Amino acid sequence: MAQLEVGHVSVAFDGVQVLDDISLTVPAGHIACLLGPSGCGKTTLFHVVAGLSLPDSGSVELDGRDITGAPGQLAYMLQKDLLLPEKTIVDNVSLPLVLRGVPRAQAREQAIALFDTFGLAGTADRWPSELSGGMRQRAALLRSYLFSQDFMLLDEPFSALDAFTKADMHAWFLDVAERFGTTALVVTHDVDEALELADEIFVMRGAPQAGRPTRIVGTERIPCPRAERASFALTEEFLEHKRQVLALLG
Ligand SMILES: Nc1ncnc2c1ncn2[C@@H]1O[C@H](COP(=O)(O)OP(=O)(O)OP(=O)(O)O)[C@@H](O)[C@H]1O
Repeated sequence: MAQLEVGHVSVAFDGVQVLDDISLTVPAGHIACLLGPSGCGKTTLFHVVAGLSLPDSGSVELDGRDITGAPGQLAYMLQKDLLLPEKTIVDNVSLPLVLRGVPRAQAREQAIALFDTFGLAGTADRWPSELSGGMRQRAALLRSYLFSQDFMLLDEPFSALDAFTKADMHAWFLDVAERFGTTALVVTHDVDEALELADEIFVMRGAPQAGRPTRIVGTERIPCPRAERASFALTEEFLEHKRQVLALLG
């Protein structure tokens, strides 16, 4: 488990202020969602948190350790699953361990031990093209998980999936995160998805190209226990949170 702290992050591109003084904390073991409209700067913040780019000011800390601009400190998964088509599922998934110097056979064994939990039983020797979108997403999530069990940063991980698969994946992801005590920050522009997954939702608002830099305008805390999330969307409480979030989004 690891706590993430983003402190006073600002980013401008070519004189356009995109992010203005963004601060947020994801407590250890929580799932947080970063919610905002298209073009507001979610990917820009994702890159800063992942250490792939440096902010103009501000910092990123993992468990109190400054990781600003330092890639490879936490697991991240991009919107597209990006499995390598010429590698089998087990070789794709065990890649982070191999890159870290674990012998290939041992890396495969470690990965395969988690295949059942990640809903991938029987797929080890299949090719990515032979799997459904949901399965590929699970494989990509397992690969991220093997990179770092403590903290996962996910950019719209379920956006390419149909509604049924998405609902299944939400339930499954909550279960896996609970079992492993994973802390996660999930980027999404889908309000319902944020409400179904998050312990807290950070709502971003802004239109940088129109001269309005993006800020975090509010945090919505969702106290619904994970075990009750599957039916949460049918409750009055869900609608009340949704109203609050939509009001924040404007
Ligand atoms: N490298 C760059 N150079 C110049 N401008 C950039 C760069 N990267 C992003 N921007 C601008 O920053 C703003 C935020 O972009 P970003 O991709 O972070 O938004 P987003 O919220 O992730 O959007 P979407 O949900 O559509 O992916 C946009 O106005 C974009 O044009």
